[in-house]
Amino acid sequence: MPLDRDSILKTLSAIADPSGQGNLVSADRVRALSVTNGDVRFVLEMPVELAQNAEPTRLAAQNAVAELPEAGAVSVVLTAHAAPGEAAKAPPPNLKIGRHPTPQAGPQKITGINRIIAIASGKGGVGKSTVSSNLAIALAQQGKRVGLLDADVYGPSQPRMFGINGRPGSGEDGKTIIPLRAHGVTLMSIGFMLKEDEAVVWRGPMLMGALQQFLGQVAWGELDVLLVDLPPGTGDVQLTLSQKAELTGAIVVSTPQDIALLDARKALDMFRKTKTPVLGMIENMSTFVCPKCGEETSIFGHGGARTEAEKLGLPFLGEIPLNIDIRLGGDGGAPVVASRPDSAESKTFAQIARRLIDGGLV
Ligand SMILES: Nc1ncnc2c1ncn2[C@@H]1O[C@H](COP(=O)(O)OP(=O)(O)OP(=O)(O)O)[C@@H](O)[C@H]1O
Repeated sequence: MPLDRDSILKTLSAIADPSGQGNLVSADRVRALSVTNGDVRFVLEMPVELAQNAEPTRLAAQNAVAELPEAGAVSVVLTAHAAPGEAAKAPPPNLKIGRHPTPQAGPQKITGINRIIAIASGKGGVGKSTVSSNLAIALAQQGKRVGLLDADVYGPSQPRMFGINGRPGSGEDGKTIIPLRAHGVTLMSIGFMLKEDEAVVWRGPMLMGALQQFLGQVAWGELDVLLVDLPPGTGDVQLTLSQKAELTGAIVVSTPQDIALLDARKALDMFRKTKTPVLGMIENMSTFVCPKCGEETSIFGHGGARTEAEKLGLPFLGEIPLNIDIRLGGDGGAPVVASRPDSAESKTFAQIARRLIDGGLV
């Protein structure tokens, strides 16, 4: 039998589910299965109470797939959810997302959340969501209690990046939104409230209302840091966030080429105007190391963000390479930091997380 999705699922259907009922496939535990040139990755998604003791099951699944003919590297990641199953059964929060904002005196601290850091970019597609998800997981791996708010209302990508398609539940009051959890991160995204492929066409006030609800009505719990993945550019959401919440600061992600840096400058200017401290810049898609010959190529140039940061007297937090595992991980539901924590690219994210912790910013 060739190594493909079906043969892998057939193998996994022979492994008992830790609930004691059925197998991994019949219990619907397998997520984000990808097969590339024989390399196999997938996520096993379990409710928290099962995930705690599911390491032997994860190992059994990994070994069984690795034994299939033609199998290359096999990576299986276990994620524990604050019961998406339960959340799906619970009534949805009784609130209209995108209502008009309620008046508020000024930026407020959110109970239980120590710090709020916005992740921004001047331009779309530079990898802001990729950086946000991997950085959130890297901070969690280093012992921090981390939340991630996907405030990219126009193109929420964190549900895909974290491999979650559950729906948040509501608290007993019918107002509180119970966030989801994956890879050690507490997660909320407008994407959880929309149907797939549903576009958001909200005007300014509705966007502001939605953001205010996400900040105020989500039961984030006690967090060392909440990362906010902003939409690209300099619009209403950015402005609202700085008006509604006491931000610790912002991190600007840019690719190295001039045109991206030009836009990054606009984002930096916006933060200056809203008096939000810029904690530093990250250069994404910095260099490409050929996996076959090891040669390093600077596809979009290299070092532009570092130079820009130095020019503006801002900390430069690190550079992330352009790497196929980063793309496959993010687009496949298990960011590289979770699926290949020992890889060189995961270490670059871990270093940035360490730098933020050592600098007392998280
Ligand atoms: N360092 C990287 N190496 C390889 N692929 C990457 C890297 N960073 C991001 N990507 C890929 O580039 C695409 C865009 O990334 P991402 O969605 O994170 O960007 P964004 O800036 O958040 O975009 P948007 O403007 O839609 O919010 C995705 O397919 C992602 O997997």
